[in-house]
Parts: sequence; C-alpha cells; structure tokens
Amino acid sequence: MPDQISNFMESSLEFSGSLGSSFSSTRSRYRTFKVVVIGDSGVGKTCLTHRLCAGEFPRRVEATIGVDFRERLLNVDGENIKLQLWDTAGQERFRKSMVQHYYRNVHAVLFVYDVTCPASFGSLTSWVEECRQNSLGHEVPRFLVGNKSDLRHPGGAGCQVNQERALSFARAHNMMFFQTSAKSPPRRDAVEDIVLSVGAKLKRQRRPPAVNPPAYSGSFKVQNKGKQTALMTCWP
Ligand SMILES: Nc1nc2c(ncn2[C@@H]2O[C@H](COP(=O)(O)OP(=O)(O)OP(=O)(O)O)[C@@H](O)[C@H]2O)c(=O)[nH]1
Repeated sequence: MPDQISNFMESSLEFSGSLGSSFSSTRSRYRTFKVVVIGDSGVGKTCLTHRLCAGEFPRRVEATIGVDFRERLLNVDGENIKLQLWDTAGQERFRKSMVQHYYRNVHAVLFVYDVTCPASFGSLTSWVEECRQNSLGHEVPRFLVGNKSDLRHPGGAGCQVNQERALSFARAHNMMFFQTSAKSPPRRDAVEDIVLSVGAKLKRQRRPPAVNPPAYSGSFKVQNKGKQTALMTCWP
C-alpha cells in the first residue's frame, strides 16, 4: 500500500479519538464506536451505509476503493453515541492491502449479503474466516444484514436466499439478523432498527471506545444524523 494511503488509514483510525475530545469541549460528548461493514462486491454496502447515515438511497454509486467513512450520531437511553461506519471495498483488488486496517480496534461488524444473490450469502463463511484471521474476538458484536429485499419476488425461491437459512446462519454465528432494502421507500423504521440495535449493543459493552492518537487531517466523509428508513426483521 502506498505510504500516503497507509498514513491516511492510520490517521483515520485515530480520528474518532480526536473528534471525541473536540466534542468534549462543547456541551455534547459522544462515545465513538468503529463499525466495519463487509460483504461481497455489489451487495449494497455503500447504499446501505449511506441510507443508515444520510437517510436516503444514493443516486449514483461506484465500487468502493479501500474504504469510505460515514458517521451516525444517536442517543441511546440518554447517552450520546457516534457510530463510525467503515464502508469497505468488496472487490479483492481494492481491499487486499487494507484489510488489517479494517479490523484494527473494531467494535462491531455488519456482514452484508444480497438476498437475491445466493453466492453472496455463500461467501459469508469467508468473511467470518477473514474476521477470525484478523483476530476478531467473539466479544465483538456481529450483525447480519440481508439487503435488496425490494427485489425479492414470490416464486423466485431458487435464486433467492431463504430467510430461514439466513436466520440459522445468524444463530450459529451469534449474529443479530436483519433483512432490509437500502432502496425501499420508508414504510417502517426498520433501517433505524439496525442503527438502534448496534448502538444499544455497543452501549452495553464496556470496551473502551476508539484509540486516541494524533489529530486527524485529510479528507473524511462525515454524514451526521439524518432521516432513516426501510427494513424489517430482527433476531433474537
Ligand atoms: N434494488 C436495490 N438495489 C440496491 C440496493 N442496495 C444497493 N443496490 C444497488 O446495488 C449496486 C451495488 O451497490 P453498492 O452499494 O455500490 O454495493 P457495494 O457492496 O458497496 O459494492 P463494492 O463497493 O464493490 O463493495 C448499485 O447498483 C446499487 O444501486 C437495494 O437495497 N435494492
């Protein structure tokens, strides 16, 4: 990985710490948590994180190169929490030199698959294995998200991921399960359920929030609290 990218990644890892302290000089304090979003290319990680943070489906997306960052502020039972979502690249060529940075100091993982693409569901075992290889402990909360539920259609069972299978995968890997669409118009606050579940789970964790190194400098996509939307199921 080129030095400047490596430096950027290291800096960004520290960003939450430095931003946290700047917040402390104002009236609001936020506990910051790093949440990494992983899954095959094209499953909708960028659209989903955009929806979770900005409340809308992006008009145009391109394959993620390396990582994009988005943030969501929320209040859980009176405590201010900042989720720093790492939208990682699904394509191997855009991620291979950065993988170790994805998993450093991570507080939670969102595994995303496309409900209309069984191959992306089949890949989940590789994503779980990647977490293991990068020393992610079992104490790090994991969430499984089946995206693109708007494309589900009756009779398409063969080319869709069965929800029961997904649920049993989630149970076997101690994950909370959601099925959603980053694209659907707001019907229920289901996308919001993902954010709230992650926030609530992390709030209960007593692990220290992110690291605390030098001030961040560089470009960093930040999108604060916005409207939320779509989704449906949750386990347990
Ligand atoms: N119908 C539908 N399309 C979606 C949804 N989410 C994403 N898409 C589309 O799926 C394609 C891929 O979406 P991305 O968000 O770029 O996928 P990604 O997982 O970030 O891909 P990489 O950056 O390559 O890892 C785009 O054409 C999106 O418009 C969804 O919920 N429903």
